[in-house]
Parts: sequence; structure tokens; C-alpha cells
Amino acid sequence: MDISSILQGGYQHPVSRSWQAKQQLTKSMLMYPIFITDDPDARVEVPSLPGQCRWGVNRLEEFLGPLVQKGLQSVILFGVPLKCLKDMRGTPADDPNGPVISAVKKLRSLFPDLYIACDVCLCEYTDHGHCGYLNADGTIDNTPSVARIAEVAVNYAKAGAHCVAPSDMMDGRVKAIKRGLIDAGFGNKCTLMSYSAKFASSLYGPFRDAAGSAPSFGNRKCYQLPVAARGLARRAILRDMEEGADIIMVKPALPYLDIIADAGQLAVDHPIACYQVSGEFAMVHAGAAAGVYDLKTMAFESVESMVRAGATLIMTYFTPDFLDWL
Ligand SMILES: NCC[C@H](CC(=O)O)[C@@H](CN)CCC(=O)O
Ligand SMILES: [Zn+2]
Repeated sequence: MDISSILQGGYQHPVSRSWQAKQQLTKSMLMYPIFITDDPDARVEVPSLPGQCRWGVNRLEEFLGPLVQKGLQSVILFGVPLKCLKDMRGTPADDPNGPVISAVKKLRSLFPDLYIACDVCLCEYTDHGHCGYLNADGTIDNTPSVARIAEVAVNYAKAGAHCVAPSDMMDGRVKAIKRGLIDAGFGNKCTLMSYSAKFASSLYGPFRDAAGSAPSFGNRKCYQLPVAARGLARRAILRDMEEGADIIMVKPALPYLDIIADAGQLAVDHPIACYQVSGEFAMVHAGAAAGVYDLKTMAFESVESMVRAGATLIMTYFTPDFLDWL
């Protein structure tokens, strides 16, 4: 046999196999999405998201303390207000006493080294459940939506967030947020992580259950990207880079590894993030429960594919598990 035919000698041992990955998954690459509700003492399990809960601010130390001890380095907050009065502009989004701003302040004091990102969107706070303002005909009214998203982002930065992450997909929101952060004196203090290539995926269901954020009518196909739209994703990534995004995110992740790879080539000097969304997480659990594969093995296989595609920051609900497994 020709010498060039022999590859197995390079990975016959677990140690030499570990060297074959260009980048290893590490704890610092994991950002944990967490749900904060407006009952301060709540701990409410989310049936469609195995092991995940909606937490009240008074329970955050009990929830995150052990994870911080195991090496948790970053979280991204999602507000789940159940007692607020939702309206067409998403007024509760930046309520100074609301779940997100209260949690940012609490976490900053509890865990000074924890990196705190805030998802910025209106869908959890609008009475219609869309991510922006609506025109009378039900279409997105982009300009006022962008102004409101920027206002919410700046208020999260003022509350102490290290990062704001607009998941709304309104056109031009990155530039508006960046301008707002600069004008408020946070341009050099708060990271802007943009959900640049975010697709109108069918994999958001469990999240919408958890957050109560499903649109009351229609869908998000006029502002989230068409699932087959590689060109639009590339254009959105380039646009957000130009508008001042510090981190570029692709979402969902596993069905979009090609987009993650594209992002790494287009935004070669930016960190590339990806979000293993709720439906992906539920799928991995469902397959394991059905006996198709071992849960831990599949969790690693799915997330390591995102690392291989070029992601250096991964939002995943498996974060607590990986803190034990890594
Ligand atoms: N701002 C929209 C929320 C959005 C998807 C959606 O409901 O359209 C995601 C949160 N950023 C869902 C994330 C997930 O499914 O885990
Ligand atoms: Zn939204």
C-alpha cells in the first residue's frame, strides 16, 4: 500500500485524536441563555426545554452560583414578564423594575466576573408578539421599531449589561444601537452582538413556549431571513459589520453551518457566534430519549460541528451540562 494511503496512524490513540480538532470546545466559548420572569421568587420548569426554568431575580444566586463555580463565564438574559401590561411599543421591555434590568443589576453584584449579555427585542413585551412596531395593515413599521430597539438597548447598557444583542432583525438597528450607545457614553463599555444571520426557522417553538413570545398573528418571515437565503445572510453580515457590530451571530446553528462558515470568511476579524436554539436542543434530547444516540455524545457532536464551522461563541442550553462534561 502507498505511504500516502495511510491515515489511521495519526489518530490511533485518544490523545492524538484530540489533536485533530483545529479548535477545542472550551467553557469560555459557552454563553448560557436564561429566562428571567417577573415573579421574583419563581422557579418554573419549561416542559418543552428539558432542564430549563424561568427564574425570578431572588433565585438567581441559587441558580447560577453552582454554575459559576464550575466555570460559567457568560449568560444572555431573556425577559419573560407574565404580570406586565404589554402594548404596541413593548413598554415593559426596559421597565427599570422589570425582570431584565433587575436581573442585570442583581447579577452584576452577585457575580462581578460574569459576562452579562441582554437579548434586545420587543416580542416578549408587545401585545401583538411581533419583534417590532406594526403598521395598521400588520406589516412592520421599521423606523420607529429601530428607534425603540435602540432605546431599550441603551437602557440595558445603563443598567450594567456588558453586551446587548438585538434579535429583532429590523433593518438598521445595529447602527441605531451603536449610535445610541456612543451618545450615552457606552460606546466603549458595551459590546454589540448582532443576530445578523437569523432565519425564519421552525426551531423556535420551545423558546416561544418559555417566553410567551409567539406572534399573535402571522409569522416573522418578513423580517427574519428566508431559510434558504444564503445571499441575504451574507449581505446582512456585511451590513452589520459596517454598522458597528462587535460580534456576528448566526441563528439557528446546526442547519446553518454553511452560514457560520460564510460568516467566518466575511467577518474574518470578528468573533463569530452561533445560537443552538431551543428546537435544536429539544431535538437532541428527543433523539436521546428515543434511543437513537447517547445524549452527551450527540451534544458534543452537534456543538463541535459549530466550532468546526468557525464559531468561537456558542449560545446553548447545554451549557450547564458542558460545565460538567468539559
Ligand atoms: N426575538 C425573537 C426570539 C427568537 C426566535 C423567535 O421567537 O422568533 C429567539 C430568541 N432570540 C428564539 C431562541 C430559541 O429558540 O432558543
Ligand atoms: Zn423578537
